[in-house]
Amino acid sequence: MSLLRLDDVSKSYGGVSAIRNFSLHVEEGEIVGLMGANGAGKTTAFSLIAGTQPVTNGEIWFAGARIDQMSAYQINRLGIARTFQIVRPFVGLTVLENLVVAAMHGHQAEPARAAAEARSFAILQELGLARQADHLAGTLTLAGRKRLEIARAIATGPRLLLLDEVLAGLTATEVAAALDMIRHVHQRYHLTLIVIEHVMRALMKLCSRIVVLHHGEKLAEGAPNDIVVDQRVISAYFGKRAS
Ligand SMILES: Nc1ncnc2c1ncn2[C@@H]1O[C@H](COP(=O)(O)OP(=O)(O)OP(=O)(O)O)[C@@H](O)[C@H]1O
Repeated sequence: MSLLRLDDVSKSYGGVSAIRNFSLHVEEGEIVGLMGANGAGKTTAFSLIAGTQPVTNGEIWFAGARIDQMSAYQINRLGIARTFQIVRPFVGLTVLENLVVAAMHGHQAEPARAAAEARSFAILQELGLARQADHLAGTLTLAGRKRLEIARAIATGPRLLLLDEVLAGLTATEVAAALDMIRHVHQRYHLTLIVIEHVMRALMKLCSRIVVLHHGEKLAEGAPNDIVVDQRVISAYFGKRAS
């Protein structure tokens, strides 16, 4: 049984059709890349899975439960966490406090503050943020804030983690370090990942499978080496983007 399944999912915002008849299966432990040009519907797909937007049509199943009628809070408790393209930590809290808030919620909610703090600090160590634990989140660099965003999502104890452009705006060195960190947490926390990314080379290195959205529909799906030579993908995606 797939960990996540989208069956014929569609989403309209008023008159705007953002996703049309999108079906997707994700197996436990996979790293799946989701790519497509601006406005293709990638972030909307995450919002539907995480429950921050309701589906217009179709069904979403996670770990055997139908989740498309659930609230974002219920879905997070079941074990799905996401990051946001625009990172939004609590800037007035320390890095550690940001994680403690997350660790007290979610799939593996830890109500006792001391235990939440211990788990949070361990996650900061795994992600290379322990030295900044007492710094205010607002003082971190962009790369640090992106790392904190991932750490906060992990602190909720997810089985499925949705990463929305966590490499955007990073330097080549920072991208390489972030890729190592993502591979590490994938193993360390036994995660299943869906990764939205414009940096094709990064997706190639990270994912076993890539799904391409185009104008809200699935255009192609397959192994990274097949996707980069797929003529439909080349003309629909690379043809329109210089990067
Ligand atoms: N809250 C919203 N209200 C109305 N329209 C929306 C909303 N969110 C997204 N859209 C529209 O839905 C379509 C898909 O947008 P979405 O943000 O999902 O694409 P994307 O592939 O994530 O793009 P990007 O790479 O630019 O983030 C676009 O036409 C967008 O303008």
